Amino acid sequence: MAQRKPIVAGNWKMNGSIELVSEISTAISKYKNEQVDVIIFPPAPLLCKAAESGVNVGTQTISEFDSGAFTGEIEAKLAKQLGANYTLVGHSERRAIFGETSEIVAEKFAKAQEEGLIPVLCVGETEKQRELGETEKVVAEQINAVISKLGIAALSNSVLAYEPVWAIGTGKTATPEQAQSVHKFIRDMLSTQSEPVAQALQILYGGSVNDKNSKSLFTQPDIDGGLIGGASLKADAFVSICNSALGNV
Ligand SMILES: O=C(CO)COP(=O)(O)O
Repeated sequence: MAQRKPIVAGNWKMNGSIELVSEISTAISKYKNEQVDVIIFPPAPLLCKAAESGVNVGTQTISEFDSGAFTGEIEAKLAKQLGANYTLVGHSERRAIFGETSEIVAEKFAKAQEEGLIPVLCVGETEKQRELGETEKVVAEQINAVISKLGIAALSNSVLAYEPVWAIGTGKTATPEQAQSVHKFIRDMLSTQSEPVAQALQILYGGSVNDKNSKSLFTQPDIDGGLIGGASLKADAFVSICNSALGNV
């Protein structure tokens, strides 16, 4: 099996403060040369501050457009200049609250890569879709929107995050077996198009990951780390999650 470096990423959503940037950046500075990539996705107004404090940063979304009359939007090129290395695209909150379709998400994915940002493509089913047995169909559609626009090779310079919507912010984590089954489905699906791309792709799990359940999730063969919401706002819990990706806990 391919060796994939684990990633632990903190999506702060619309939370955090200048003080939290200092606290978290100090807490995670020790991972610089470790076998885990730790990334913070702070709200856009804190991007500069976080980049200056030396952490690996990304934006939570970017515009699919170049600069222009798009009030409130985040330009990929500018985010890159300010120190971002990554951007989330297609987070379920963006899809559900801000009406981002899979086609728009694919455009954002393309724009990110064009400007040198690594897109972290978020996919996942709602509770209703899971009940209807549509999990794999939904996840495949969300991923295929990117592949049909850009080709399978585009995924070789990206990260995927499987985040079941019903597990986000609910405390209802997918079991390691449930998560592994979807991650394996994704990898198998991609390997029919390119085995090297499928084997190299880091697939993160997100949805109520905390310092108690992270280890059992991260030790699954197709789970390459996590995208953490609430627990990434607490330095102790986040450090402990990073350690579990290293196998230190
Ligand atoms: O949406 C998430 C990360 O992008 C997950 O959020 P929680 O960890 O708070 O469930």
